[in-house]
Amino acid sequence: MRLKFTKMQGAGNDFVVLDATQAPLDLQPETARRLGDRRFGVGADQILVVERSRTPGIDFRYRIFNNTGDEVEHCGNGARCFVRYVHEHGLTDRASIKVETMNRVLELHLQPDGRVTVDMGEPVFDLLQVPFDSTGLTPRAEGHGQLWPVEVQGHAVELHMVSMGNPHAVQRVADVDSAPVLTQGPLIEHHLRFPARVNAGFMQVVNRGRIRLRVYERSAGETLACGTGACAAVVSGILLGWLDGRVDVEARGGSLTIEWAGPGHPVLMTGPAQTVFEGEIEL
Ligand SMILES: N[C@H](CCC[C@H](N)C(=O)O)C(=O)O
Repeated sequence: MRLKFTKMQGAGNDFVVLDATQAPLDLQPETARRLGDRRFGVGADQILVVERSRTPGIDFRYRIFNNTGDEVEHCGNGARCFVRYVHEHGLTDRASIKVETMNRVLELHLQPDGRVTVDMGEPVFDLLQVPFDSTGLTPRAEGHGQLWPVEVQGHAVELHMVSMGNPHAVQRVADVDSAPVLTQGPLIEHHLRFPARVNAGFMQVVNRGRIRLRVYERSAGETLACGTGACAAVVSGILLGWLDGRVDVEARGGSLTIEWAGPGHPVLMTGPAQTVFEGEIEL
């Protein structure tokens, strides 16, 4: 079977985008893995499927698969690429569109300068899927947030738990370049506290308006940028009293701007989205 695809990237987080607006596409995990494979396929962190929405008032449906084949709830960098995709492929002429994911509705806005702003919805804080009381560990309050001590590699790592639709565990580090992202990241991702696993964020606070961030993503491993991870890190930093309401996030693959006015408000993300090439693959 020959499959047309578009290769895209947002701050270095890369995607294979498939158009399922003309005919349904039942993407199987094995096909998602093949498309995401950097040697035997196209290569991408995630695979995005574009569908028309059947919900009145919603323009599109947006399905997200990690390159390991698991379908997930949200992808921030992918959302920016999504709106560029539907414009470049003539699927809409509206600068602002509504898109539904597995568990959220997003509003995406293509700016005149080509950058994309996404209303990512509100953060959710009920992420603790396993009660901590089983080990007697209790959270430490800081600002308006709670830091949860999780034992990793024999010592307690303080995590702030945030869901942007997908789960994030964020910790503050002194220097992201020397942070144990590749060793500690998978241990946090698979920690028994997180039966659905989790994206592990490592945040260095440069000042109240700027952070550096690395994310060891659930399934995909460390990516060059993570949009929902940037949102989760900024929300955590604001709640814990370390950041102001508008933060530039420096990821290894590029920079995002995240704004949040506090509980009850959505998180707004602005950043780049580019098409790299169009292609066809024989599956
Ligand atoms: N690995 C994530 C999905 C992709 C998120 C990331 N690429 C983004 O830009 O938000 C998860 O399993 O929840």
